[in-house]
Amino acid sequence: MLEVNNLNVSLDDLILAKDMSFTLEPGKVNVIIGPNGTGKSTLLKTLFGDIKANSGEIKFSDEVLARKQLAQWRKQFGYMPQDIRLDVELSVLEVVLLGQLNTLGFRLEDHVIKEALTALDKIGLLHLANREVNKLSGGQCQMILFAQALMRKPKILMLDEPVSALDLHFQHVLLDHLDTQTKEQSWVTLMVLHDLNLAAQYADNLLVLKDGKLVASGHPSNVLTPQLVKDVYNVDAHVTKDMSGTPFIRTVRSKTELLTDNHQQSA
Ligand SMILES: Nc1ncnc2c1ncn2[C@@H]1O[C@H](COP(=O)(O)OP(=O)(O)OP(=O)(O)O)[C@@H](O)[C@H]1O
Repeated sequence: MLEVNNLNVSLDDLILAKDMSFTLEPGKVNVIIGPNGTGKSTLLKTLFGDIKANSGEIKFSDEVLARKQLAQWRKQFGYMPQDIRLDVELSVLEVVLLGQLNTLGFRLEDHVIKEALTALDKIGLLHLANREVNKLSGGQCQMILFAQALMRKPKILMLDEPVSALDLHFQHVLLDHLDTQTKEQSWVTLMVLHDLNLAAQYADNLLVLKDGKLVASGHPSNVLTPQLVKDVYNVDAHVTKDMSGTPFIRTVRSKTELLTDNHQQSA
């Protein structure tokens, strides 16, 4: 279990985490949502030990994040950052293999290469194995970084907007795979998403951030209400539920709808 107690983080004059407390259980997909600039990436970086908290405690399996054992702490993580540029002269296979950098020896064992190829196969990108990564599209780079994060076999997997460059098909390939692996391997998974409907479909637990504060958390069917969408994003929305109880959020373009209505009336 990853536990955060009374976390406070500020950078320059900005308060990016204010007395934040939550726990993340293994085998659950946790999704952070919230407006731009509200501190989502900062929270991930703080959990990873990249940004130092002003106060508070971060614990995993009773071990507390301490600056002096940072390298050990980070070994437990797979971290897929927001920046997906891969400007290196390496093949796709080599980049995926880098996910196991901690364990790779001078000679590559056959089973490690096979594992990397299987990881690519599972996400439908085996045909790219020998391509140079600096010649790939943005979406292809994002999928390759995902395969790399999986190769680490993390205890805690953090993904910062992992589907931002993906088409509809690959959004679901990535998120379905992530969901299955999280449950099978009992990972603590924490990812940032902007798409509320994807968050509703895939989150076991939602964390809603606004202005550095955790303003709501829990199962999407309890958390995602029109009032929350209005309070957090200042956008009007209708929320319905499908047969399985998963919320569906339809935002309202009030000005556009008004203009269309007026146009129809005067036509
Ligand atoms: N190292 C830093 N020093 C100072 N300010 C920073 C630093 N890193 C981020 N910030 C600022 O902190 C705020 C929150 O940034 P962060 O990247 O955490 O937001 P976010 O919620 O992930 O946003 P987005 O949805 O746009 O990706 C922003 O105003 C950003 O400019």
